[in-house]
Amino acid sequence: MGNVRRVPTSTIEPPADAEAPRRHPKAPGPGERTREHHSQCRGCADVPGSLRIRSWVEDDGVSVRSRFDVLDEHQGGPGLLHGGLLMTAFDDALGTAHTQVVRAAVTARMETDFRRPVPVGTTLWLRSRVDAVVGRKVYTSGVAYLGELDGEVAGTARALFVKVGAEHFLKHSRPEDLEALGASREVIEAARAAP
Ligand SMILES: CCCCCCCC/C=C\CCCCCCCC(=O)SCCNC(=O)CCNC(=O)[C@H](O)C(C)(C)COP(=O)(O)OP(=O)(O)OC[C@H]1O[C@@H](n2cnc3c(N)ncnc32)[C@H](O)[C@@H]1OP(=O)(O)O
Repeated sequence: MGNVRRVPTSTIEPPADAEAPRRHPKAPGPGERTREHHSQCRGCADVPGSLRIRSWVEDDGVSVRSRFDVLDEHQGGPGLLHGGLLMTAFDDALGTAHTQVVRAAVTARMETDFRRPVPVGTTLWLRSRVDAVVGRKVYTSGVAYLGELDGEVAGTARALFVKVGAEHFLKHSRPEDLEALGASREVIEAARAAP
């Protein structure tokens, strides 16, 4: 391990004096289904390989509840959910909660506690919320329950998302995916030429 450089990590504890988050005026309202991140998202879009997570807005307009049906294709250990896919579920659900408050943000850091094994055939219910927004930083947390909302806790997670603009995707996404979203070659090339 001698040649592995240690990368410093920083805290994702939200500051105690941060203001309570407010629902973005264009976000769906209480009880409504949330929008998928985009049409090819493997967390929430209805495409092959997706976890097909579905989310609804809670009464406070900011938190979301999400449903994830654990299938054979999600196994890690025999008949049990793969831990990385529980993290994917949290990333998607927490990343849906943040869309209630801010336009676009990407996961910078996530921590997950795995409390109980999750058998294939289980429906996992997740509750996710934005705890605070400070500048570009969006602090989120969530809980995954076995079988029913507020049932036995399968895992918990916290994540820091960082707000980004369209240029994040114009710079980093594949050009063909951006063109499918309506961006022109010129706009993509200009974003990539910018410092
Ligand atoms: C035609 C246009 C089309 C547009 C279409 C749009 C469609 C949009 C649809 C949907 C979008 C959402 C999809 C969600 C899907 C589920 C979530 C995912 O899977 S996201 C993918 C995984 N995540 C990444 O790929 C991020 C990779 N990382 C980065 O790109 C950068 O590192 C980034 C943006 C996170 C930060 O980089 P910086 O250069 O912009 O900013 P810096 O200054 O480094 O950080 C800002 C603040 O955050 C803290 N920070 C950053 N990383 C941190 C970390 N790991 N831990 C703690 N703090 C961190 C820093 O310390 C700084 O804090 P201080 O302002 O100084 O207080």
